[in-house]
This record gives sequence, C-alpha cells and structure tokens, in this order.
Amino acid sequence: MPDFKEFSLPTSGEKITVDQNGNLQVPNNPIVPFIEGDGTGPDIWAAASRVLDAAVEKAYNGEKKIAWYEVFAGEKAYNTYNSWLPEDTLTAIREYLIAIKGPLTTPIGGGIRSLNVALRQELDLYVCLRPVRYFEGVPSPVRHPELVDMVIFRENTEDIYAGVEWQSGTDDVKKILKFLQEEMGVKKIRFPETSGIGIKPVSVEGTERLVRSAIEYALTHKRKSVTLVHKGNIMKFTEGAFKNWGYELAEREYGDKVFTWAEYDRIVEAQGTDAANKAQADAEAAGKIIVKDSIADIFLQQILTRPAEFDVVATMNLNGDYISDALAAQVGGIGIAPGANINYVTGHAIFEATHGTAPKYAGLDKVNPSSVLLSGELLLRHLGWDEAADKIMASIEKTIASKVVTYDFARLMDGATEVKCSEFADELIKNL
Ligand SMILES: NC(=O)C1=CN([C@@H]2O[C@H](COP(=O)(O)OP(=O)(O)OC[C@H]3O[C@@H](n4cnc5c(N)ncnc54)[C@H](OP(=O)(O)O)[C@@H]3O)[C@@H](O)[C@H]2O)C=CC1
Ligand SMILES: O=C(O)CCC(=O)C(=O)O
Ligand SMILES: [Mg+2]
Repeated sequence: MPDFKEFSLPTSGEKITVDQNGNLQVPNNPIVPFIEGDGTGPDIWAAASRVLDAAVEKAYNGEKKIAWYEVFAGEKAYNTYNSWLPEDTLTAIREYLIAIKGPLTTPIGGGIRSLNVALRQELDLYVCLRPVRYFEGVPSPVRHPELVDMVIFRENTEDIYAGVEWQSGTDDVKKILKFLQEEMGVKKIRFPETSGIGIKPVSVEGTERLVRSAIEYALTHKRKSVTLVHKGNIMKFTEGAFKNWGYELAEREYGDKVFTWAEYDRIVEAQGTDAANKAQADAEAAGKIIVKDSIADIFLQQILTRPAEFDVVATMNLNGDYISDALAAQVGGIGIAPGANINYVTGHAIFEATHGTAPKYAGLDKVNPSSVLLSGELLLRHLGWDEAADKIMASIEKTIASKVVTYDFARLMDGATEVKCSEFADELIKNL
C-alpha cells in the first residue's frame, strides 16, 4: 500500500508490477494514475479518456478495464494541496508504475521550474519516446507527409534541460564566472558582467541507456536505421561525445546486428569508398540496423527534403525537443503528436502529449485531443492491450478520412466539418 500523506487510496483496480526480467505484469483492471493538466488539459483529458475507455470496452467486452486514479500536479495541485507537485503524486506513480498526464504550465524566465521535467527527473524516465507518423487526409505543409515515419528517442535527464543554471547578476553566477575565468582560464565569455550561465552535462551512462533503448526498439520493430543527431562539430565534449559513445555502444553490444558509419569510415580509410559502400549494402541486405549520425542543423533540413532516409532517431534533450515539434508539423501539427517518458529498467512510464497547455484555448472545448489520446494508445500498447490500441488507430483514420475534425485541421482542409474537442471524441467513439 502506498504511504500517502494526503491522497486517498484508489477505490478499485489492481497494481501493475514488473518482474525480474523487466516484463510488466498487467492485471485486467490496472490502476493507472492520471494528471489532468493545466490549460487545455481538462478538455483533452475528458475527451481522450472517454475514447480510451470505449476502445477497451469494445475490444474486451468488459473483461479488461482501466481503473483511472487521479493524482495532481500543476495549478489543480497548487489550489488543492498548496504544492505544485505533491510528494503523493510521485509516491503514486512509483507505486503504480504507469501513468498518463496532460500538459503542465511552466512560466518563462522566473517562477517554478518545469513540472514536466521534474517528473521525468524524479522518476528517472530517461527515454522520451515520440513516434511521428502520417494519417491519410491530415493537412500538411509538405508535399509527401506520408514519407515521415520516424520514432524519436530523446534523452530526458541531461543536457541543458537539466536545469543547472545561474541568473545574471547574482552572487552565484559571479562565483561560477570567477571560477571559470581565474581557475579554468576561460577567456571566451564575451560579456561576463551580465551573463547568465547554464551547464550542459552529457554522460556516458545517460548516452548509453538512451542509445541502447533506441537500438533495441529498432531491432524489435524491424526498423532500418538509428540516426544519432548531435551538434558535435561545435560542442565536442558533450554532443560530439554523445555520437562517439553511441557508436561505441552500438558496436560493443550489438556488433553482429548493426552496421555503423564509424565502421564505414574505417573501411573507407583502409580500403576505399567502394568497399565501404559494399559493406553497407551487404549489411542492409542482411537486415542489419544501420547506425548513422547527422549534425542537428542539416538534419532539420533533411527531415523536410528527404524524410524517407530517417527512421529511429536518438538525440539529446534539447535537440529532441526541437525535432519533436518540427516533425509534428510535417504530419499535421502538434495536435496529433503523442509521447511517452519511460525507464525501461524500473518499468516506470508517464505517457503525455508533445504539446503544451495552449492557454488561449483553455476551457473552450476546442483543441484536438488526438495527442493525448494517441499517448493513451501508446500506453495501451505498452500494457500489451494491442486490440484496443488498434481500434483507436483505425477510428482516428476513419474519422479524419470523413473530414470531421477539430479547428486545427479544419482551417487547412477543404470541405471539413469543424467539431469541438468533445464532439470529436464522440465521433471517434462512434467509429471505433
Ligand atoms: N509536456 C508539457 O506539459 C509541455 C508543457 N508546455 C508548456 O505549455 C505552455 C504553453 O506553451 P506554448 O509554447 O504555447 O506551446 P503549446 O504547445 O501549448 O501551444 C502552442 C500552439 O500549438 C497548438 N496546439 C497546442 N496544443 C494543441 C492541440 N491539442 N490541438 C491543436 N493545436 C494545439 C496551438 O496552435 P495555434 O495557435 O496555431 O492554434 C497552440 O497555440 C508553457 O507553459 C509551456 O512551458 C510546453 C510543451 C510541453
Ligand atoms: O516542460 C515544459 O514546460 C516544456 C517541455 C517541452 O517542451 C517538452 O518536453 O517537449
Ligand atoms: Mg517541447
């Protein structure tokens, strides 16, 4: 039993557990904590959870059912428990393993740090998994959105996102600047008197567990390649090291299952380009995963110009943040971009949409609930409830094809019928 300070215990359902091999043991009525979220969170959660329940009911005729259990973070937590992130919320997710959340507000500049990032850090959810695929009929700014089928593995615990930073003008930043200038001989800070300073930790362990997860996923899902995206030409000991450690891990742990561009370069050096091209072609023909890399700026161009060349993508926290929203735009926008934060060792996971709280639409019953719904679909698949997940996918395809859509798609689609967030959920349930 979880030792809650303030929350009441769930009134129904059973715990999901994880066995010694890291496999989830899922009862038929698993307790799944949810955080409604700020801004548009309550609208999209109300809509998405109805569809999730209906899909499970339809797939299993009442034999399986999720026992949703509300936990709190953000404004609702602050108003009810006088805390932005009550300890009980973390206790509940630690206990029940798998949770889902709506978006939470983070003030810019001052104020509280991101609760979204805090949840990932507290539970050490080191993978941010964000699949990006196209649904036929969704309006897109590119000519061939159907060529986008990528799965982003974004490192979730390190990088400039770790929150190690000091504000301009404070005593703390002066201490850091003094240390850098006097003890480390740093002369490159252009305006030291007014600089804020941020630190970007990138470790061997952090890189390896992320890249390992990406390669495992590529092998399990029979994907063709894993691309390590970095800015290693400029930040050599963080982003460059990520690339090198990624290649080393791939060759050391998956030697017979992958072909890396590091290997390609060694063959070029020893035997020339033709031999290297042949080695890569042979590896592809043998079904090996090609582990390659791309510098982040050109990567952002190439996902637009040649998306078919990219498959699984492994990258650091900030790059992954930018890439997620850019790729989402290619397949119709952030209204249809799901995600999950996962620790594959402990089994803990929090599913959440890629987008934020979209505050201008809060309470209007307007925005697209698909991102949080598709995050729920990922959750169902994670539980092994593929039949329900498949029904959701089929229903989204059917509903979009019928051009009954929320404002974000309707404004770009000829002949669309615009419906509210809740009405879109009704339509999805009808089409299950
Ligand atoms: N994981 C999380 O909880 C995240 C939280 N945030 C936080 O959210 C807050 C707002 O961030 P902001 O930068 O405005 O980004 P948002 O993602 O919240 O919104 C930006 C724009 O994206 C579109 N959009 C967002 N959600 C949907 C949806 N469900 N359906 C259709 N369109 C959608 C809207 O576009 P349009 O205006 O064109 O209609 C909206 O104005 C900030 O506090 C930020 O820190 C941000 C990202 C992730
Ligand atoms: O936590 C936040 O406010 C933003 C996080 C974010 O943009 C993301 O994780 O994609
Ligand atoms: Mg983001």
